[in-house]
Amino acid sequence: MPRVDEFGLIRLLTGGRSNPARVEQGPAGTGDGVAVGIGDDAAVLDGRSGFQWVVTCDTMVRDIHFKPETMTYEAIGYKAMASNISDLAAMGAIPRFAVVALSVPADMETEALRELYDGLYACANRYGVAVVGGDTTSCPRDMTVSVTAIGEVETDRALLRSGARPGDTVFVTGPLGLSAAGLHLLLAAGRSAYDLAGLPEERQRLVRAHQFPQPQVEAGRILVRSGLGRSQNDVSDGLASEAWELAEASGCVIRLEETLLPVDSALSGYAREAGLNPLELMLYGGEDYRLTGTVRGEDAAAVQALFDAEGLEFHVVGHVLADEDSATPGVLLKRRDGSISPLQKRGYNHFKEDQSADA
Ligand SMILES: Nc1ncnc2c1ncn2[C@@H]1O[C@H](COP(=O)(O)OP(=O)(O)O)[C@@H](O)[C@H]1O
Ligand SMILES: Cc1ncc(C[n+]2csc(CCOP(=O)(O)OP(=O)(O)O)c2C)c(N)n1
Ligand SMILES: [Mg+2]
Ligand SMILES: [Mg+2]
Ligand SMILES: [Mg+2]
Repeated sequence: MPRVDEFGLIRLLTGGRSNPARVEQGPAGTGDGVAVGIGDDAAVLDGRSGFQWVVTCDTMVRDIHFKPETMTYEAIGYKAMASNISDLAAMGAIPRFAVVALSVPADMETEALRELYDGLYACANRYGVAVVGGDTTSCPRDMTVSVTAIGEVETDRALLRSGARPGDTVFVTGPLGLSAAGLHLLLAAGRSAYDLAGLPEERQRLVRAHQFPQPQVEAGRILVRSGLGRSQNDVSDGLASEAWELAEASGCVIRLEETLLPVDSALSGYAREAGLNPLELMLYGGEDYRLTGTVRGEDAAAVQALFDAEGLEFHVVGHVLADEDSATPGVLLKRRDGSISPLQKRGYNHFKEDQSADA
């Protein structure tokens, strides 16, 4: 039971926080853009001329997005913020502000909520996001946390799902499948999310990928600033699902190549031991919060150099087929043996029965 009332709880969770450090300062005098923050009926935010707002919302629900054995409270808070920042990164936006809606059962400990907020603010501060408000309610059973994030992007420069064209190169900004493997490890081993010290480093990396994903804001900004990004999506439901969204929004056919997918040694090691198919985890696992998208084929080397210069990952994983091969939008996979087959439109889907990555 929270031992303070609603208003006490809000003060407890948000008071005394140092937040945020801006990532990219605007023109002289824009400050952090918060004219009115927490404490009034709504926040008042300054807009910058030459920019458009980018707004997104994602929710986390017990047993769907986390279980006590898979996530600490700190991790739940961190990931709730990170999944939203990832959607801003997918648009090529600069994250700026967030509001947080929390519904808490009466028997939930205040200390757990404080840990959740520690994680939430840790992620917000890391990406320069000011938490400017929210809402707090009681609820009959399981806690939910919902974040609405606001970013900004130079006018008409947002990276859309619909911008892929024939001849484009398809990229991902890092290895995939680690989060799904981390989830499998936590569920299968019955390993408590609170007791990881004994795990080998590679296993800890899988668990960290699941609990503390790192949204790829800098990657999105490189693609906007250079003007070389053509289309983009973030990988929340799995690469196959996100590639399908790009293909359908753009009206094109994407061909991914198995041998080009970046494979992390922690993933292949765990998959081997646990009897899982690493390709299934990479394509259908989800919650990677890496970016996938396209650039013009002739720009791929230049983009690679820009990413290399920043020490960021950029992996070519396929291309968009020529117009004459694109009657119906879709995604193909060229397998290791050279065969090419349609890739199932499968991934995490809230209202479908079978969600297992290794099905
Ligand atoms: N309840 C809702 N009301 C209005 N729009 C929604 C709702 N749920 C999702 N959307 C919109 O549908 C689109 C797809 O949502 P989603 O698949 O959750 O995207 P993502 O995977 O990037 O989070 C987004 O534009 C999102 O804003
Ligand atoms: C206990 C547990 N079971 C399964 C999963 C896997 N999982 C839950 S939601 C999800 C997809 C991403 O969440 P969603 O709400 O669809 O985010 P969005 O696509 O809107 O960003 C995945 C892979 C998990 N994280 N925890
Ligand atoms: Mg969503
Ligand atoms: Mg998204
Ligand atoms: Mg989803």
